[in-house]
Amino acid sequence: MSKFKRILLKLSGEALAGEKGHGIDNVILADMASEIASIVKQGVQVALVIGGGNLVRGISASAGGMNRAQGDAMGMLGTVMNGLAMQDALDKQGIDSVVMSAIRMEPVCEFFDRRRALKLLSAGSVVIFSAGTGNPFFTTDSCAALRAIESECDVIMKATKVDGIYTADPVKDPKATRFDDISYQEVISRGLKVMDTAAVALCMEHNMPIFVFKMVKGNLTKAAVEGNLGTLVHC
Ligand SMILES: Nc1ncnc2c1ncn2[C@@H]1O[C@H](COP(=O)(O)OP(=O)(O)O)[C@@H](O)[C@H]1O
Ligand SMILES: O=c1ccn([C@@H]2O[C@H](COP(=O)(O)OP(=O)(O)O)[C@@H](O)[C@H]2O)c(=O)[nH]1
Repeated sequence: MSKFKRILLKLSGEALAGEKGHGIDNVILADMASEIASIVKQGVQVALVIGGGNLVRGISASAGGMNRAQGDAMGMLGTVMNGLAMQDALDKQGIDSVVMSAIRMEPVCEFFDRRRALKLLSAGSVVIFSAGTGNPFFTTDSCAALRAIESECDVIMKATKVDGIYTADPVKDPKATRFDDISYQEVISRGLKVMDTAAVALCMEHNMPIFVFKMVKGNLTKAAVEGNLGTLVHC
């Protein structure tokens, strides 16, 4: 019996790129889809938000001289491409999934519909929420917070490159120490950068717990089924 009934899994776009650092690595994609399939088969309902950092980041595009909102629109479209790639990989695992986009683009995928998403999740389909919030100047972490609350998930699982939240960025500060759990308020007041402040604030307001853990083989099952991995952010 899994600890959670319904989770929102947030995967970073960069994680899909693997060693190449850009684009989509098909082996990694298949591995992730197989892990998702495994937790679905254990009865966990899965909502999925995938970032787009492997394709376009609005902030990087604007650093290169592009209008930020224009770059963000491209970033959001990148998340749809990642969502479609994941849907294909889930098809190969025999797992039913639906891609919803916050920006209309039928027939490529469905337009976001909260009530339909709830029905699909209850029926055991994976629902992939793409195109972020549909607005520039937001991130897919904010999309994850928003969709987790709307689709009545028990928890957000943020799978990332580090194995939890530290006192400072562990990639830059080797002396940083890891929290087993931490309050939303402390993440915000200490300015810990593992998830953006808007997303943490929204989760705080709606009491949506967040697990931050490292995306390596086996960890998703540990996080989603056993619920004891990485750092837990709660009230
Ligand atoms: N206090 C911190 N604890 C953990 N990670 C941190 C912290 N501050 C910054 N980071 C960095 O945040 C990154 C994860 O955030 P983000 O770039 O949003 O990830 P993703 O691209 O996986 O969504 C980690 O790879 C880590 O290097
Ligand atoms: O609601 C949103 C979500 C995403 N984005 C754009 O999409 C890009 C990819 O998302 P993100 O950086 O969150 O991806 P990740 O870091 O998780 O791969 C961002 O840089 C933004 O340009 C946006 O404009 N609005």
